[in-house]
Order: sequence, then structure tokens, then C-alpha cells
Amino acid sequence: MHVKKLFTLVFIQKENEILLGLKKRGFGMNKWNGFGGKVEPNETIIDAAARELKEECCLIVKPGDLKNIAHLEFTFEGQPTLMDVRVFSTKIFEGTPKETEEMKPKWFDNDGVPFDDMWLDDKLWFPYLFQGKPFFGHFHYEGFDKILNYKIEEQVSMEAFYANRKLK
Ligand SMILES: Nc1nc2c([nH]c(=O)n2[C@H]2C[C@H](O)[C@@H](COP(=O)(O)OP(=O)(O)OP(=O)(O)O)O2)c(=O)[nH]1
Repeated sequence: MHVKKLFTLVFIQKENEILLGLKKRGFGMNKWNGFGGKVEPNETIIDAAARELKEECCLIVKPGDLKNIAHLEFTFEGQPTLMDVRVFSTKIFEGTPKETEEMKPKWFDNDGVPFDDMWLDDKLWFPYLFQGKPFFGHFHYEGFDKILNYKIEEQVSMEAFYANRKLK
């Protein structure tokens, strides 16, 4: 049995660009990533996503403008934790990205994403993100630098994915 922990991950996009942040501390330090973190007790997932985005790069989004585009799961060999990551994207935001204690934001062209300085799995699923295809991904790591096995499954919609999951 795994112990599930819930996280958010938000990608801010323009027509051909994506905003990433260089994580300055903690888990995933020195990697470029979207913005997100743990969901607090008594907080909805989507409110947590908007809160973390604001805390990490000072951009404001209306929770209703965040589109759930993926569900990621991460497990680690020999560890009981299952990281359950709800992924959102939007092109609608207010403000200018600002560096914070946690993240240094930067816009990248879609064809210039720095995969060598990101989590290993990201290069496997960013094509779905860029093509706007909803998906589920599970990645089983040994340590943080080796993927032992994984699956990525395109979904008809995330609503259908969660409805189907509840039935199981
Ligand atoms: N792109 C990508 N993101 C990942 C992977 N694994 C993983 O945890 N993440 C994301 C999910 C979360 O947004 C973030 C981890 O959350 P965090 O530890 O920064 O959470 P937090 O801000 O609440 O933590 P804290 O430092 O405040 O305690 O990293 C991965 O393999 N690829």
C-alpha cells in the first residue's frame, strides 16, 4: 500500500512559449519546472494550484481559468509514498513573473525547453502538453535520476479519467 500525497503543477503558456521556474530550494532543486506544491488540508486542489503559482512567481490566475490537463503519479523504489500530481495549464493570467525565494521564472520557446535540467520524465510527456492532449502518466523511479518503468496514457478528457477512476 502506498501513502498518497497530493500536489499541484501549473504551466503558464503563450502561443509558442512556456513559463518555467528554476527551483531554488528543496525537492527538485536546480531543476526547471512548472509551479506548484502540496495541497494544504481544507484547500481545494485548484485553489492550491493558484496559490502556489502566486507564491512562487507572483502571477495571478482565476482558479476557473486553470484547465486540468494531466494526472501524474510518481513512486520511488523502496519508498511508500505515491506522489499524486494534478497538472494544470492556462494562457490567461495577470501580472509579470517575478523571482521569489523559491523559484526563478523564465519564458522558454516551446522548442527550447531545457530538458537536460528538468525531471527525467518531463521530456516523455511534454509533447502531450504542447499538443493539448489530456493524459495520465505513472513513473517509477530508483533514486531521482533513473526511471525503472513508466506508462503514459492519452485520455479522452480528464473528466472521463476521474469518473472512470472513481468506479474502480
Ligand atoms: N515536472 C515535474 N514535476 C514534478 C515531478 N515530480 C514532482 O514532484 N513534481 C512537482 C510536483 C510539485 O509541483 C513539485 C513538488 O512540490 P514541492 O516539494 O515543491 O511542494 P511545496 O512547494 O509545497 O514544498 P515546500 O518546499 O513548501 O515544502 O514538483 C516530475 O517528475 N516532473
